[in-house]
Amino acid sequence: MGCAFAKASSAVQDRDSQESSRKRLASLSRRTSDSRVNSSRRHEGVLRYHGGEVKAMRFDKKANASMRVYDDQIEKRRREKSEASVMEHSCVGMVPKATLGEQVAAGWPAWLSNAAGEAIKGWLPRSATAFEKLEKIGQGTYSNVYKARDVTHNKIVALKKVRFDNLDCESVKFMAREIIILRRLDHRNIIKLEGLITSQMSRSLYLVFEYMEHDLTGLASHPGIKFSEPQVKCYMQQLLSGLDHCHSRGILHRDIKGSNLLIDNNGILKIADFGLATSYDPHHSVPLTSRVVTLWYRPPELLLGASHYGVAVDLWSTGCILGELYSGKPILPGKTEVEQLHKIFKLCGSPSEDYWRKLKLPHSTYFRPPQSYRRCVAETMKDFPAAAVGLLETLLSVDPAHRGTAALALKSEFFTTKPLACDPSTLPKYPPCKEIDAKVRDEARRERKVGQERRGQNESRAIPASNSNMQSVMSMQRRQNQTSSKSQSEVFNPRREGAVSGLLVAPPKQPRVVKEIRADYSERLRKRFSQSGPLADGPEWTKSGKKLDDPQAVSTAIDLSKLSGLVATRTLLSEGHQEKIGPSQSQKTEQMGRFSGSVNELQSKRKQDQNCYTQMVGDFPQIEDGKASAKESSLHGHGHKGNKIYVSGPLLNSSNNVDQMLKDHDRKIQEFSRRARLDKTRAEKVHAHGKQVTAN
Ligand SMILES: Nc1ncnc2c1ncn2[C@@H]1O[C@H](COP(=O)(O)OP(=O)(O)OP(=O)(O)O)[C@@H](O)[C@H]1O
Repeated sequence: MGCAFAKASSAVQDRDSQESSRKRLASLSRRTSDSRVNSSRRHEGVLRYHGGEVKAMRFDKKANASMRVYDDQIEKRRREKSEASVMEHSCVGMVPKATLGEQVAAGWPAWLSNAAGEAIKGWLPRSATAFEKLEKIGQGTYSNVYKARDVTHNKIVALKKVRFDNLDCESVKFMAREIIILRRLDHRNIIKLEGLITSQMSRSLYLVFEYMEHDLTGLASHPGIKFSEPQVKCYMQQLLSGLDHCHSRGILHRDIKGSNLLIDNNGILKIADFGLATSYDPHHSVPLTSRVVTLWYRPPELLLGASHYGVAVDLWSTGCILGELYSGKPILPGKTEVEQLHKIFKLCGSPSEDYWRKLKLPHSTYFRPPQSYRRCVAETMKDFPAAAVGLLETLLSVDPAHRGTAALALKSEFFTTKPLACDPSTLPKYPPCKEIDAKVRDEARRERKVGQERRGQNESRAIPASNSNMQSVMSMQRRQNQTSSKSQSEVFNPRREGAVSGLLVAPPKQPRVVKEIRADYSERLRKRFSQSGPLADGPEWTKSGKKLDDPQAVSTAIDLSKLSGLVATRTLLSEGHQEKIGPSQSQKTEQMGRFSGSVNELQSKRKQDQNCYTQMVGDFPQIEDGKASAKESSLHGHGHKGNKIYVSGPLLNSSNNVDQMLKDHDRKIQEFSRRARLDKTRAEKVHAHGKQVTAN
């Protein structure tokens, strides 16, 4: 009743507000001419950028405080006065309660206003004509990033282009969340969103960012660059300061990695890419998806399926970056979720009984290592400075509760003992070397290798010819040729002179089980999330609504797990307002529809698993005395980017009992399939009996 009343009254309010917005818009043109006459009676508001040109925004005090009048005349005067003040004032929240009508009148496309009104509230779109595109500088999963000149303000910016081919509402909402989060943040170590470019006819949206010359991956992977200790501390300090700001504003980044840490020519580091970020309330925990954070930087609790987590996930990733900056390569480069966990446990020790009891993680039954590992962080990183090891010990705590906070990390000995962090302005100025360069370079090197093998010819011919960054790529190539034989450094040793950093190689994109049918935004998002290994980390719920740790559910779950990336993405897409982890009816229905749990499918899956287990166990590095085997070294190259399909499976402790485990696994699958069949027959009988009773 109350609800019905609320709905009715909100409908009336909507109608009222639409009506009033219509009236306001109708009077807009009248007032624009009136304003010239009565300008003395009106209070001039702040300047804002609009449609690629600076326009004045005025508030008609007399009529309505929220009334906006765009006046070209005033715009010209203002533009002459100061462009700086334009930028200063062109921030969010200046126009309260902008309605859809107002937003459309202000130049926003209706589809965007409809789906993401909150994200654009108080902002005016900028016109593409006010920018001069210079070159492509980056490529994300769902975006292309360009360097461009903002003609109006005569400055270089980065434009992140997001395209919505079918204007899928969920996708737009997802992107809106990134914008809303970016607008909530204001810190010198967080990338600043300066505006949005679109037009009423446009199906795409550009996010305008301040331009950053480098990213940590690009710099660290440059063969000629070696970070000093004060420099590492300087970057870490900035990263932690930015994170502290995010966390204090209730934002979790959930994708901290080198390529998302941008660095400008003044040595300022800024956290970028808030595409996976979410808001959270530490005092009122809601379930969040565990399928976030790039694999190598993903904390154990997320690999184990945690849905209640907090700042500790970002702190784990920060620990991985710190270790990487000292060792010169990723410290935990897993290829699948299973292998990732295995690597974590081998380095950080397997969790205590208390951990399993306390965290009650969904996948613990499957991922609990049969053998326990001793923690050996200090031992493995014995060549790092003691204060760095101290901080690493905290940040890489298996128990998230022991990782502390960004604020605490900033007060740690690492930052108070000499050598202290240097001032960013004293850092060297580097030539451009962005992540895209690194990607092109890796690609070129791979092609070169293949070319050499096939033709025994000069490698330079294998370099793609049409890249805008070709010059820097070529110069890097030349340098790398000189050091190529040394480029595979040992893990966990501090970076050696001339060694190539481990930040060089992007974390593995895992097999795409879900076919890419459409190339639209949501599909690309799906790819982004299906990066995680498909098999072991399947959906937490099966078609019967049973949890994965219910043995009876496993037969279905094994198969359902093929979809894990998709399900996670759906979950994430529905996060637009709030994340949901539980078995939503639609998910369950979809799973039921797609998976009949046929034994044939299970068996072929099992065969695939067997191959993969063998592959995986063969690939597991034996880290002894802080060194990895030659096999692991190869993981740091491009082996993982080959065409092999890796699927995850239960954690294995060593290769000699693999056969036995596979047999057990085989037997279990058969057993579960048999039980599932029996259950089904029983259910059918009960159902038939029920029908008979009803008929009687
Ligand atoms: N403000 C900027 N200045 C310079 N380069 C940038 C800027 N923002 C992004 N880039 C470059 O573009 C790349 C992709 O951007 P971003 O990470 O935001 O996109 P994404 O689609 O979210 O990527 P991903 O799939 O890797 O998460 C970055 O790695 C970076 O090299």
